[in-house]
Amino acid sequence: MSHPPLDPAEALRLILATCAPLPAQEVAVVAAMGRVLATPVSAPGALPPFDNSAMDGYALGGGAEALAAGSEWPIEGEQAAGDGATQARRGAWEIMTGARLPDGLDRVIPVEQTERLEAPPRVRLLADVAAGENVRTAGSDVPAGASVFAAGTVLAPQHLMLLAALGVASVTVADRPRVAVLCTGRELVDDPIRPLESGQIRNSNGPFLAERVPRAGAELVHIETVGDEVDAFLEAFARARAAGARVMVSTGAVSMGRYDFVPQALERLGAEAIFHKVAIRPGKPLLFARLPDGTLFFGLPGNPIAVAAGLRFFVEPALRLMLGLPREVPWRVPLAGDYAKKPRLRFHLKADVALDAQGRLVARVLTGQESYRIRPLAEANAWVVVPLEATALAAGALVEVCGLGHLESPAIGGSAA
Ligand SMILES: Nc1nc2c(c(=O)[nH]1)N[C@H]1C(S)=C(S)[C@@H](COP(=O)(O)OP(=O)(O)OC[C@H]3O[C@@H](n4cnc5c(N)ncnc54)[C@H](O)[C@@H]3O)O[C@H]1N2
Ligand code: MOO
Repeated sequence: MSHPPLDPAEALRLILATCAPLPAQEVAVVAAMGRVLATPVSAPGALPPFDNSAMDGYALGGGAEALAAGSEWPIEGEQAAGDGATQARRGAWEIMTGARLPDGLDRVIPVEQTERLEAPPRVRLLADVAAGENVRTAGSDVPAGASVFAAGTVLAPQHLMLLAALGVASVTVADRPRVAVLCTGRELVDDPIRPLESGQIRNSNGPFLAERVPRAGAELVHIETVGDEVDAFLEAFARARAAGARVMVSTGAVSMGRYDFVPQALERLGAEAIFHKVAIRPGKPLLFARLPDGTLFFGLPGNPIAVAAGLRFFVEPALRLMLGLPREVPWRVPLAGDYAKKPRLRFHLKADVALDAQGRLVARVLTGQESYRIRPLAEANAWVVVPLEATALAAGALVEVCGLGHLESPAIGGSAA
C-alpha cells in the first residue's frame, strides 16, 4: 500500500464515472417530502381558481372610473367563502375574504370603509373604490398550464403547499439510492446503556450515518455493527445485499493495522478495487470498489471525522448524481483568520460560518481538527475545503464552504466577533 494517495478530484471523477441517475417513480405528493423531482411540474389549473375577495366588505361593479366616496348601493346578496358562482345585477354584495366574486362585479371595498344603512338595505362608500381593488384574480398566482417546478427540485414543505393548492396528487421523483452501513471494530458498543468494558468505545459512526444517509436523499436499508473478522463482515454484507443495498458504506478497518481487513473482504467478494488512499485530511485511507453486480463500496476510515468528511465529499456526490442532481457549487466565503496547512493534501475542516459586524459572511476554522474530535463537528455549521496545494491562507482569502450535507446550506449563525 505504498503508492501515493490519489488526487481527490480524480477520486471523485472515478466515483462519479461508476454512477448513473436512478430510474424515476411516481409517488403521492403526501409521501414526496424530500424527494427529488425527476420531471418538471406544470399547473393543471389556475391558482386562484376563480376571482375572489381579498377582504371582508362589499363587492361592486362599475366601469373604468372609480366608484366615488359618498355613493350608495343597494345590497343584493351575500357571498361567503365556499359559495358557488352567482350572477350579480347592479348593486353591492356583502362578501367575505376568499369568497368567489359574483359574476359582473370587479372590485371590493373593505367593510371598515363603508357605512351600512337600512330601509332599504344599502351601503354608503366612505372611500373611492377602483376597478380591481381587493380582488385576487384567477391565475394571478399561477396561470393554468404554467411551469411551476423544474426537474431536480428537492421537495420541501413550501413546494408541497403549492402542489396541494394546485390539486396535484402525485409527482415523478428519482428513486432513492439504497444504502447500507456496516460499522466495523470489536471495540464498538451499540447499546448506550451497556457499561463499557476496558478498551471498548461507543459506536458513534453508526448513529451519525443512520441520520445523515436519509438526509442525503437515500434510503438506509440496513445497518449493522460487526467485529474484526472477515467472515462476520461477509455475512453482514450478504444481509445488507439481501435488504436491497446497492451502495455499501463501511467504517473502519481500511488502514495499515493488523485487523484492517476490508481490502481482504472485498477481494473475497471479487470486487474491483478502484482506489485506496486519497490525498485528503481527514480520512486518507478512503477506499472505493465496485462489486461484480455493480454494487458500490465505500470504505470510510473509522475515525469519526474521517467518516463525516468521507460521506460528505465522496459518498454524497455519488448519491447526488444518482438522484439526478447537478454537481454542487460551493459558496466562496472569506476566512475569518489566517490558516496554514501541509501541502499535497486537501483539507476538509470543521467550520463555523457567521455574519460579522458589517453583515458579511465569514468562515472560521474551528479549533480541534483532529479526526477523533467530535465536539467541534457538533459545533460546526459548515465545512471549509482548502485545496491540495494551498499552504498558508491569510484572513480574508476566499475558501470553499459547503453545508453539513449536500442538501443543506450552511446554517448561518449569529454575529461573529
Ligand atoms: N500506520 C498507520 N496507521 C494509521 C494510518 C496510516 O496511514 N498508517 N492512518 C490513520 C488514519 S488517517 C486513519 S483515519 C485511521 C483509519 O483507520 P481504519 O479505517 O483502519 O479505522 P479503525 O482502525 O478501525 O478505527 C480508527 C479509529 O476510529 C475509531 N472508530 C472506528 N469505528 C468507530 C465507530 N463506529 N464509532 C466511533 N469510533 C470508531 C476506532 O476505535 C479508532 O480509534 O487509521 C490511522 N492509522
Ligand atoms: O484521516 Mo485520519 O482521519 O486523519 O485520522
